[in-house]
Amino acid sequence: MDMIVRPTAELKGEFGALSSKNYTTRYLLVAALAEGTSTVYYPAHSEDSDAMRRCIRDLGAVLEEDDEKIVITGFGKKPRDVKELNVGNAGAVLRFLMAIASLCPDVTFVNTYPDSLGKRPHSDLIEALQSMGVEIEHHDGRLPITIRGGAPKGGKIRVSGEVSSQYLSALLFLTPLLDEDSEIEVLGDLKSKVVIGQTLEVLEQAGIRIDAAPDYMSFRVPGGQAYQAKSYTVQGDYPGSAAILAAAAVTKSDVKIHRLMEQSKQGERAIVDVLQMMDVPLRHKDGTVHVQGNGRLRPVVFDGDAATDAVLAMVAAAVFADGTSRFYNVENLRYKECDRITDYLNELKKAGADVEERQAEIIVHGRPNGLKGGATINAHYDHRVIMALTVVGLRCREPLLIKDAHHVAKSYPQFFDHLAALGASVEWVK
Ligand SMILES: O=C(O)C1=C[C@@H](OP(=O)(O)O)[C@@H](O)[C@H](O)C1
Ligand SMILES: C=C(OP(=O)(O)O)C(=O)O
Repeated sequence: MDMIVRPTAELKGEFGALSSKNYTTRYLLVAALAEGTSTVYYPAHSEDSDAMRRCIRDLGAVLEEDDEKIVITGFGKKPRDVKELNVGNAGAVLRFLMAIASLCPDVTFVNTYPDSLGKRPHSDLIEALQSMGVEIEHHDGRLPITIRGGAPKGGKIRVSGEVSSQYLSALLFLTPLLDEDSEIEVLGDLKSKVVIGQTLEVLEQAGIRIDAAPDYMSFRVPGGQAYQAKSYTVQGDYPGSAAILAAAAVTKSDVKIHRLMEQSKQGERAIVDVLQMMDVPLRHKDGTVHVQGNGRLRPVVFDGDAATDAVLAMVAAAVFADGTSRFYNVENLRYKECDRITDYLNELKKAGADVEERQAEIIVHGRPNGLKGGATINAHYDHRVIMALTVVGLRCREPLLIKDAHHVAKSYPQFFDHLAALGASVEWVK
């Protein structure tokens, strides 16, 4: 399905933020790894969270759902001997479950998105698991991947953090269940470091003890631990909300999003600070972000690694700033659903934006008078490209046609409904 985004001058309204993708995947996982019955309130409903749901069920968890919660009876450290798992296009779900699958004798992760997740690298995690005695068949570090585990060993484990934090998170979920204690050392720079804070927060809530160095570069994990069955409540999602906030920033607006905690460990919370640095009229109080945009934005310089899943939305806002913005330290955007530097900037250029790339940096020469638009956009299977180009389309002179915009459902199926309710001119076409 394709989406036409037409010029929209004003946005107005309010709603509750969607539920966090990262917390949903983590709570579902720790509930599955517990032996009793846990409850996850307000889980996200999206393709990625559905992928985690489907796979933990395949691995032996029992799930019952209603409108507000999922009740999960876990399999503890004994997942069912499943032969095949399908994670869809969900990177974090794949990496977390590759580690857990090493408790199984023989599991194959199939390749259902050859042009997206199928191209993403997993070698750093594969090497770490191999060093723990797990046999792994793979295609140059990519899907399909077969894991032959059973009894992975703890001890000294090294993992690179250069490409993704998800490899380290995966090992942090697995190692408490092993018989031996583990010492995990992170090699190289750790990208998306803030996300490890979310993993540790959830592990602690699940009753797991981990001794983390303050810089998150080394960890001592006692073995022989058990995940406790608990109740969890999923907070609002900053990465998805960032796109709506960016849309409000580039238009004349009066938009409120509720359920966005000031104290969240989500790095993408920085969308609020970045928009404030850009002089966007905005308040954040009692879990509500209120933007009263006037369309005027100042340029910004920002370390994007702190807020990896909100950078594309920030860039979309910077496209209309009155000067040059820089988003640096963002190389790992190249290893996401698409190359979020080269592929994304190519689409922005089609819409008329003036943008430049470096290996680890996005440079945006703002055009405060708007863009010409009138282009057909390739979504590259990437929900965040779709959302960011939609923000840009609101302030183009001619409509944008975003091909295959249904991939927005990877994280935020209600994105276009939420925008339409605010008054955006968006229309699905076959
Ligand atoms: O651990 C997680 O849930 C995630 C970690 C981040 O990935 P990287 O660590 O690869 O940057 C983020 O982009 C992704 O959406 C979710
Ligand atoms: C990169 C993302 O997800 P994942 O790595 O889990 O596929 C994302 O949600 O933007």
